[in-house]
Amino acid sequence: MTRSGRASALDLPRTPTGVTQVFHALRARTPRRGAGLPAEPPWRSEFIAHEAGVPRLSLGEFGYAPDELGHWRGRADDTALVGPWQILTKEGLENLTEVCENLEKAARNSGFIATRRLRGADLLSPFLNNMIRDRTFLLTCSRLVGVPLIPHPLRIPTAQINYGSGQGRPEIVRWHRDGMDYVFTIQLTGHDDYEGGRFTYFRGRTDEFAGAVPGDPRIHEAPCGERGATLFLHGSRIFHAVTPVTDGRRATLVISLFCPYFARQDSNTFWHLAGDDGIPATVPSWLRLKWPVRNPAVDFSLRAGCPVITWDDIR
Ligand SMILES: O=C(O)CCC(=O)C(=O)O
Ligand SMILES: [Fe+2]
Repeated sequence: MTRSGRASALDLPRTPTGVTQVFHALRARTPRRGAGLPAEPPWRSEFIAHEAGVPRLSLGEFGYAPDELGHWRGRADDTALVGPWQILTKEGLENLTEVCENLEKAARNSGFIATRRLRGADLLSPFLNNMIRDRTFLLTCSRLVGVPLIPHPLRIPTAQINYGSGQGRPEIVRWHRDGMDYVFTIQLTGHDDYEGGRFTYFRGRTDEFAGAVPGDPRIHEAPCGERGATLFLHGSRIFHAVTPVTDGRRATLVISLFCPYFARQDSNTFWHLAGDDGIPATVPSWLRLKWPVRNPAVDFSLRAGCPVITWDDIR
């Protein structure tokens, strides 16, 4: 209090020093801000292209029965695959490509799913952060899939960039299904830039994949050869892979969104995540996902740091 008795800014607590400061330092994790990353162009909502007539396959067409789908008050979570379509304008794609090229030096080698990738790319990049939290972007994705979608509250797997190049040992994306349910892959390069690197998926249930044979008619290539081609997959229910890049460079941005209304059906497991990110980083993410909510749309938008998207918004 000042002598006049009024509260003053000086009454605010001070940053701790001495032993308490050391204690804080021990608890803090290394910030994932890549030092020396070049400045970025700004994100703009006008970079989102208007979509029309985008092809769609349902989970029924992959062999899933209606009672296996998520339901919310008469609405079914039944979209398996959407696209490919161009989610960004030409200018938007040019800016996104520049941003993702600059982030390549922050990528790490990983033997888990993709050979070389950057996880948590939106935690490094203001452009990506603003893009995936843009209301127009989220509404576009939500309407195409038919459920309200926001960035995943787990945060670290939300925006990931995969880099593949054909020098030496070919870099690959193994056959896998994602821990995530709603996954959008944007091609930052095209078939003109590399050999191989074909996005391939199994048009069947995940429990049928073990029975797939070479030349199986259920193995399909998604026509994602154009730069900017965007593909939605219900990633946890569809096996997919990328054939080895044998020449040139390939890069993709993989965005994992989340439906607040189907949070209980979220397919991630603690140990799948901890395998990628370690236990200390996984615990807070896990709490953001599992801590009970009263209003799913509002509470999860706070946890994911994004605008609220409801069923009414996607009518
Ligand atoms: O790079 C791609 O095209 C797809 C990668 C993928 O499926 C993944 O990262 O989960
Ligand atoms: Fe995947």
